[in-house]
Amino acid sequence: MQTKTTPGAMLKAMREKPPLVQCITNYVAMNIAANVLLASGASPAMVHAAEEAGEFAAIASALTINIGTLSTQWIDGMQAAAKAATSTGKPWVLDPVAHYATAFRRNAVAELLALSPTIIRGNASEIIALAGGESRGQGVDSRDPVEQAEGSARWLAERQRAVVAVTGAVDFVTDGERAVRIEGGSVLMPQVTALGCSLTCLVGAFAATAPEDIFGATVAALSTFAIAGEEAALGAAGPGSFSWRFLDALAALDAETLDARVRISVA
Ligand SMILES: Nc1ncnc2c1ncn2[C@@H]1O[C@H](COP(=O)(O)OP(=O)(O)OP(=O)(O)O)[C@@H](O)[C@H]1O
Ligand SMILES: Cc1ncsc1CCO
Ligand SMILES: [Mg+2]
Repeated sequence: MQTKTTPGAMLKAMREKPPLVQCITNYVAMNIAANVLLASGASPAMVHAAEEAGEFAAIASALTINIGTLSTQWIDGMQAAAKAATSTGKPWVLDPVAHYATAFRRNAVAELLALSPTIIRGNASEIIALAGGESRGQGVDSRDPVEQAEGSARWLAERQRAVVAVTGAVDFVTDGERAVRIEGGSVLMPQVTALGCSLTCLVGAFAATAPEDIFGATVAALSTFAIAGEEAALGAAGPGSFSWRFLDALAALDAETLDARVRISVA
């Protein structure tokens, strides 16, 4: 059996056997997230209707749930899918977009957390608020540094028995015991909408590839974004050209380059 111990090895393994990833994401993110998965080497399917979301989760290799553009019907689909993923042993990822903004979102996220996500991925403001802290987030945008969210992430990971990923200038990943920081990316990334949502879907793709190493899979997905983001920023004139260069950089990124350039440190 091939060992999938580095981000590059996991990227290679994903491309050799592209996983089917069910993405329940928001209207803003659907197109870019699907393109991010295709460019990286996974198969996305945006399936959210309550009538089919659970049935689909049973055939997908991983599920991702993002509450960005929420409605009651979507919540029904999310819960059905999360239950089906758990009962069929598939990893699932929660992206609690702006959950602190309204009671509707807070309640939806509390119910989803009770269904035991395998991984939680959010920006610093979202993770601070999930741990009960005072976050300065404005709508979907983070206003807090990642360093400020590290304690919250560790607490949340222990309480939920999940891997928690906090993204921003330097990303942070923990399972409650281990923790790492990942450098890279670009200041242009938060200027392009839904790249965080797309990353959540890619975390699902890596988790499908390495379900035996959820921590490593999460680190690999974030590392892929970090290096492709750096590469895309080199020739970008602004967020517009960064956006298409980023898809090209994801598609062009190979395992060796990823492993040679990634900067991961123990936290
Ligand atoms: N200042 C920055 N410098 C480098 N990379 C960044 C910076 N801010 C964000 N990133 C990168 O952008 C990607 C998306 O993370 P971000 O924290 O912006 O998600 P988000 O706030 O959930 O985004 P969205 O809600 O728009 O989808 C990650 O790969 C992260 O590392
Ligand atoms: C802008 C926006 N609004 C709801 S979801 C979303 C995508 C980034 O989170
Ligand atoms: Mg987000």
